[in-house]
Amino acid sequence: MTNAEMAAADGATIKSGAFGGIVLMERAGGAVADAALARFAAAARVHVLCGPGNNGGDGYVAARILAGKGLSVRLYALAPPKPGTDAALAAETWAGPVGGLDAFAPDPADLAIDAVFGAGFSGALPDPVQSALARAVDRRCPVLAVDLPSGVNGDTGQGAGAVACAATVTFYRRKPGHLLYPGRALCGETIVAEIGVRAARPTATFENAPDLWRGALPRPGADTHKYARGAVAVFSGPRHGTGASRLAALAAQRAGAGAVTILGHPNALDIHAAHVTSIMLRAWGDDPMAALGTLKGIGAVVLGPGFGDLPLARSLAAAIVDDKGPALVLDADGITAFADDASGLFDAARVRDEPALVLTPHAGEFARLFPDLAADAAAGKLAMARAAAERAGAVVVLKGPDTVIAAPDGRAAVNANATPALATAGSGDVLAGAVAGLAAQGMPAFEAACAAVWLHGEAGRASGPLAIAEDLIAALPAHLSKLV
Ligand SMILES: NC(=O)C1=CN([C@@H]2O[C@H](COP(=O)(O)OP(=O)(O)OC[C@H]3O[C@@H](n4cnc5c(N)ncnc54)[C@H](O)[C@@H]3O)[C@@H](O)[C@H]2O)[C@@H](O)CC1
Ligand SMILES: Nc1ncnc2c1ncn2[C@@H]1O[C@H](COP(=O)(O)OP(=O)(O)O)[C@@H](O)[C@H]1O
Ligand SMILES: [K+]
Repeated sequence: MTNAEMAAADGATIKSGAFGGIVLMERAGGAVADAALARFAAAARVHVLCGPGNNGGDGYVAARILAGKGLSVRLYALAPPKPGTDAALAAETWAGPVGGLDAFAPDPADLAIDAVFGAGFSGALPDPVQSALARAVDRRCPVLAVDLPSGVNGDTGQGAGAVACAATVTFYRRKPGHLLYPGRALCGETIVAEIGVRAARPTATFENAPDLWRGALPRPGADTHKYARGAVAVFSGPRHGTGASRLAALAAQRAGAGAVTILGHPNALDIHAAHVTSIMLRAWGDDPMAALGTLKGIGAVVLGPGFGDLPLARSLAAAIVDDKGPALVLDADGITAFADDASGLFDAARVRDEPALVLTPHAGEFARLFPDLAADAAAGKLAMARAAAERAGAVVVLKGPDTVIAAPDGRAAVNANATPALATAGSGDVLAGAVAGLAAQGMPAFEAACAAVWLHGEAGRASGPLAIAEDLIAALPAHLSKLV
C-alpha cells in the first residue's frame, strides 16, 4: 500500500466506528514492544526516540509497555506531539521523563527504537534527528524502526540520512518504501503487524508474488497443439551477435511456449543452426521487413536483444504495433531504437484495448526512452514506471534489484525475490524471452511480465550466486511447474 492508500485504510477503519485511532495506535505500539521483547529482550537499556506525529505516538505506547515489563526505558522527543492528536493522548500515558534528542547516548548493549518519522515524513531529515541516528550507528546500538526507518519515504524508498536498522515493524501492509532500494536495505528484517486495519478499497500497488498472477498462468487443455500452446518469434542479431536472441528464444520455450522461431539473416541463422535443435529458424533474405509476413499465428515477438540495427528495429517494431500484430516485447536495442522519438510507437500502442507492448528497460534504457521521467528522480521508481506505462500504453518492466512492473491502467508491482546472481550478461535477454513465452500462451501482458520477473528471480536463487544466463533458463521450469 502506498502512504495514501494506507492513510485511506486507517481513516476508513476509524470511520467505521469499530475503534478509534488511539486503539490502532495502542496496537501499533504494542506490536513494536512485542518485536523488541522477541528480539532484544536482553537489551541493557531501551532508548525510544519520538517525533511529533503519530509515529512518535507509537513510540510513547511502546515505551510505556516496555517499562511496564521491567525494562530500563529512556525516552527522547524531537518536539512535543501536536495537541489534540492521538499521539498527544499516547504521550499522556508515558509517566517517565522526556529528554531532548541530544541526550541520547546509546551503548552497544542497548536498543534504540526509532519512532521519529514514519509515513507522514517528506523532505530532508532535520539535523538533530540525523545526528541522533548516526550516534546509534557509531555506537553500534541496534535500531528497531517503527513503520519505516526515519527519513525513508514510504512511497519511494528514498532516504537521505536514514540509517540501517536491525528490524522494522510496519502495520497492516508493507509500503513501497519497504521494497524499493535503498529503503529495503535500511529496513532490515521487516515485520508486518496486523493491528486491525480494514482496507477501504482495492489497491493498485502490489508486492510481486504468485497470488497476483497464478490464476492467469497457462494451463494447456488436453486438445491443445504446439501453436495453440504459444508461438513466439525472436528477431536475431547479426552473424556475430546471435547469442542474446538465442537466450531469449530458449527462455520462451522454457516458459512453456509450444513453438519458437528465430527470424534472421541467413548468415546469422547458420550460427544458430549450430546451437539449437527444437527451435525453428526462418531466414529473411534481402528484405528484413518481409519477415513481418511470417508473423501470422505468432502470439508474441521479442525484438531487441543483440539486434544491432537500430533503424531496422524501429521499422519492425513500429510495423508490428501499427498492424495490431502479436504482443511485442521490446528490449535492449529495440528500446534504444526509439530514444529520439517514441511518440508514434506509443500512440499506436495506446489504441489497443489490452496492452500488447511490453518494454523491459534497465535504468539506462529507461532514461533514453523517458528522459523527463528519469530526470525527476525524487518521484521514485514506482511513480516513474507508472507514468511511463500510462504514456506508452505499454506494460513497463523497469529492471534492477527492485524491478517495478507497471500497467497503463495504474496497477504496479514491486519485485522482491531477485538476487545479485541476476546481474550477469544475458540475464535480461532471458527475462524478455520468458515474458514473451508466457504472453504467447495467452497470459495478459501485465500478468505475464509479473510472472516472468518473479520466475526469473526464483531461477536466480536456485542457480546459486555464480549463475550464468544459461543456468537461469534451465531453472525456469521447476518454479513454473510448481505453480500450475
Ligand atoms: N491512525 C493512524 O493513522 C495510525 C498511524 N500510525 C503511525 O502513524 C504514522 C504516521 O503518522 P503521521 O501522519 O502523524 O506522520 P509521522 O509521525 O510520520 O510524521 C509527521 C510529523 O512529522 C512532521 N514532518 C514531516 N516531514 C518533516 C520534515 N521533513 N522535517 C520535520 N518535520 C517533518 C510533520 O509536520 C508531522 O508533525 C505511521 O507511520 C504509524 O507509525 C499507527 O499509530 C497506526 C495507526
Ligand atoms: N543487483 C541485482 N539484483 C537483482 N537483480 C538484478 C541486479 N542487477 C540486475 N538484475 C536483474 O538482471 C537482469 C539484467 O538485465 P539487463 O540489464 O538487461 O542485462 P543484459 O542486457 O546483460 O541481459 C534484469 O532482470 C535485472 O532486474
Ligand atoms: K520511524
